[in-house]
Amino acid sequence: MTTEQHSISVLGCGNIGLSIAHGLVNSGLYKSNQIILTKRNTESLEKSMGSKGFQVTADNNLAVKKSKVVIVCVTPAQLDSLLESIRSVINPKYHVVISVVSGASIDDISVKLGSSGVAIVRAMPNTAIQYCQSMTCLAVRGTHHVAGRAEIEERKDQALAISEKIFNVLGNCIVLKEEQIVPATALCACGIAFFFRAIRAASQGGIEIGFHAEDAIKIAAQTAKGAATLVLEGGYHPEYEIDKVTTPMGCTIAGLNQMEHNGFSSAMIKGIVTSAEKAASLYSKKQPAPSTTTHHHHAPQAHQQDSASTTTTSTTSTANNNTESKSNNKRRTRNQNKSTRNQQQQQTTESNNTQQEKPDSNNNDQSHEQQQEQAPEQHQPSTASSENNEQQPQQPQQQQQSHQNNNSRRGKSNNSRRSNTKKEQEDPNNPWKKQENNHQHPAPVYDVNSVDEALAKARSRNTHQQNGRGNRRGGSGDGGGGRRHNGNNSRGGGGEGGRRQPHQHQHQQQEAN
Ligand SMILES: NC(=O)C1=CN([C@@H]2O[C@H](COP(=O)(O)OP(=O)(O)OC[C@H]3O[C@@H](n4cnc5c(N)ncnc54)[C@H](O)[C@@H]3O)[C@@H](O)[C@H]2O)C=CC1
Ligand SMILES: O=C(O)[C@@H]1CCC=N1
Repeated sequence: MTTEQHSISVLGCGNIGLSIAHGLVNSGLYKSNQIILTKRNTESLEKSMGSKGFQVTADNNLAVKKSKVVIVCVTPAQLDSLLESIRSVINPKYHVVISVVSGASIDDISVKLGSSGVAIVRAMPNTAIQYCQSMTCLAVRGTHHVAGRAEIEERKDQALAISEKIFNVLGNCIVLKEEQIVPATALCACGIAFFFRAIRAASQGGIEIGFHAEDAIKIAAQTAKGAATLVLEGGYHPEYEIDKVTTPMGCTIAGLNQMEHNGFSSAMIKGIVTSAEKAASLYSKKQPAPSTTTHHHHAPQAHQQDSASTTTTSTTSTANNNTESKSNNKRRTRNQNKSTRNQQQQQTTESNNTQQEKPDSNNNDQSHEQQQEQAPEQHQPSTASSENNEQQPQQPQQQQQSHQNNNSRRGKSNNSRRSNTKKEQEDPNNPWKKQENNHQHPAPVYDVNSVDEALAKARSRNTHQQNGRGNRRGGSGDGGGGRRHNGNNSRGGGGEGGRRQPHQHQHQQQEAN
């Protein structure tokens, strides 16, 4: 099992599958003709991706037979039937199966594939993978893994090595124990949505204080990118960086404290914990195509309200889920006291959000599928996750529009966002389309034969980041938001002072792996 030239297949080309497919090409790691994409109804996929050289088929077996690496990107509810359909063509001695499916364990997948000898890697990326900016968490073994035959263990190691090569080129990746993949789902895969929401909220504030919407978004997004860069390249805890911004008696601390009074940190923590609880139960509960109007993708408020029952039932599902849910419960209890005082104000905010974000009556898996696969043309103007992504694969300017369309379809938009979307559709000169393309990746300069070259390039990017970490110093002061932590005990909510310590740097972990 090596990384010599091979084809790779993406089974289930919805949102994340397409993002991965684009990322594989944008990174230069694969050429489009080495990538096989599947979907049950391939009409739209053929038009959009087939025309760019991707191999498109509805035949998962054919895709698996032609590939070495198989990335499974269907929803938890769709997983069993997919695995059952490909089990006869999976060759344990050859294939590497990478699953991004939330909540489905390596054991679950092995059982459905009918073999414990298949090298299965769980990966949890986020949609920034399209521009090779994903944080991807990988796991090949759990804490209680009992080593099998040497041959199988070797296959697992090789599969992990191949996965690391791929996902390091598609952003940054770390290897975790399998139990941490569910929490990683919340922090990393869902997490990108939380930061989108933070950017949107910042831009809404910006509009209220006088910026045009497009300027507000640009300012908010670049500011968020700057904050992330300081944390990643500088290697300091965010609170240390906050101290540098908060001039005594100044306007930053006034704003930060106001946000904390309104439960900013508490809301983020509670959202992440709730997402982790939900992620733990997604496969074991396999919610097939709910017919209600509430759906976790589209109704954050309903999702939060669901969390209590999710917690209760998830603790009875599987051993892994048990552990994860219990630990989530502990964390939640720890945070509960601190968050109580913010709850009332937070509920008011949530209630306002709900009013803004009434779920679309079509927002459920079944109708999503029907929209995608049965009548895609009906949804062109305001869609869509998959179709629009397919149509605008490597053109971030247009893709930004597709995200807006996506938001619009999923009912995530607030009023100002909706009006932008409408404006975009109607106005060919809309400012969103004119935005500078900061994400353009160079044309592929190496193919899969040169995977190490691609990896070296990614590493050099990381090294550059690490080199920027000099000049560390501690700090102290009274920040308005969040308790300082030592890297192991991340808690938020309060406004306590204390000496800041540099957090454990992402790349240090990576080196250790
Ligand atoms: N959307 C995201 O950002 C992330 C999603 N995930 C996980 O990835 C999986 C997919 O999520 P999304 O892309 O959001 O869902 P999606 O619904 O957009 O995509 C699933 C796709 O699989 C296709 N499909 C279903 N059954 C199939 C079959 N038998 N053969 C071929 N194609 C089939 C569907 O037509 C659809 O296009 C989920 O398990 C989710 O938990 C993980 C990380 C991030
Ligand atoms: O929302 C979801 O269930 C999927 C998993 C992580 C991101 N999206």
